[in-house]
Amino acid sequence: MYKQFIQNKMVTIEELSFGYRNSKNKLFQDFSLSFEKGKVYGLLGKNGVGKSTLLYLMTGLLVSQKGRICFNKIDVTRRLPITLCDMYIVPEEFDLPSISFRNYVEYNKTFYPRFSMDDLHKYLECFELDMDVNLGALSMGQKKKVYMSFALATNTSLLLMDEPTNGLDIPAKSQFRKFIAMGMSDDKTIVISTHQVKDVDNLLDHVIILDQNKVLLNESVSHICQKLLFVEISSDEMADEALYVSPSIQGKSMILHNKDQEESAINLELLFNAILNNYAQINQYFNISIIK
Ligand SMILES: Nc1ncnc2c1ncn2[C@@H]1O[C@H](COP(=O)(O)OP(=O)(O)OP(=O)(O)O)[C@@H](O)[C@H]1O
Repeated sequence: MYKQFIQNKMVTIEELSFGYRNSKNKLFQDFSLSFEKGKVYGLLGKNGVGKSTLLYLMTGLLVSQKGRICFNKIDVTRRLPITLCDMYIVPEEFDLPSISFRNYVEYNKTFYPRFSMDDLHKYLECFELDMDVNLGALSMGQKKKVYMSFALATNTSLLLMDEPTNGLDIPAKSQFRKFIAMGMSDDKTIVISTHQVKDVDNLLDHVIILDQNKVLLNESVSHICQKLLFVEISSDEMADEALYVSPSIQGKSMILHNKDQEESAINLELLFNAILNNYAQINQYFNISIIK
């Protein structure tokens, strides 16, 4: 059982300490976390808590002052080809060369042994795009779609995405969910850092909420929904029992203890606000896995 637990860990972050050179405060201090195979993770947190920094540290593009990050048991800071060909990061903002997408794919696919042209066509189709585009002539949203399609088609075991739905049009938000579902498999791990929680809430298997150097929540969506019930109510009914209440267009959004194991969909925005504002009330249901 323990062996299985260790084997499932794709990325392990152990006692990490990191601060930017020009900042006197450490962003992470003795910080530990791990990511398992076969899961889509949502990485949430307020502006500036270090979500993007953590993604860069996980790729070895930033190097910690203390501690270690391993990908499949290899220290990521070694930047070994075996590691680099099996992970991909889609940053929030990026530049692409003004060349045809076909050429871009030809030049870059050789670095990724599991790259699939069939998958790339499938993902482009999902975003209603094709290969015959010049990267220099695309809008930012279109660039994001082709870049994400290439990233997923590399079939790396680890895919890190920073605010992937920022700048996408309304149809592309649901296309994005379909796109991730199509490209996900048991041997991949996808980490999505986002504030656009409505774009991803029925896509995630696991939620991590970061605060200053702390993991406030580190739980599977199924476990969250087993413990908590997310409801919309137009009256004051059940307000006394609620762990957290927030006004909504329908009346009130509430989180209740899921006493009767009812099925409900997660409301990430409500959960996020509840965790930040009412940590102890929610925490009582997740004592075991919350790391302070
Ligand atoms: N290159 C840098 N040099 C110095 N400080 C930086 C640098 N990049 C980020 N920071 C600082 O590190 C902190 C964390 O930044 P980061 O971008 O990782 O946060 P984030 O959680 O992704 O934020 P957001 O949600 O706003 O994107 C912020 O205070 C930011 O100002």
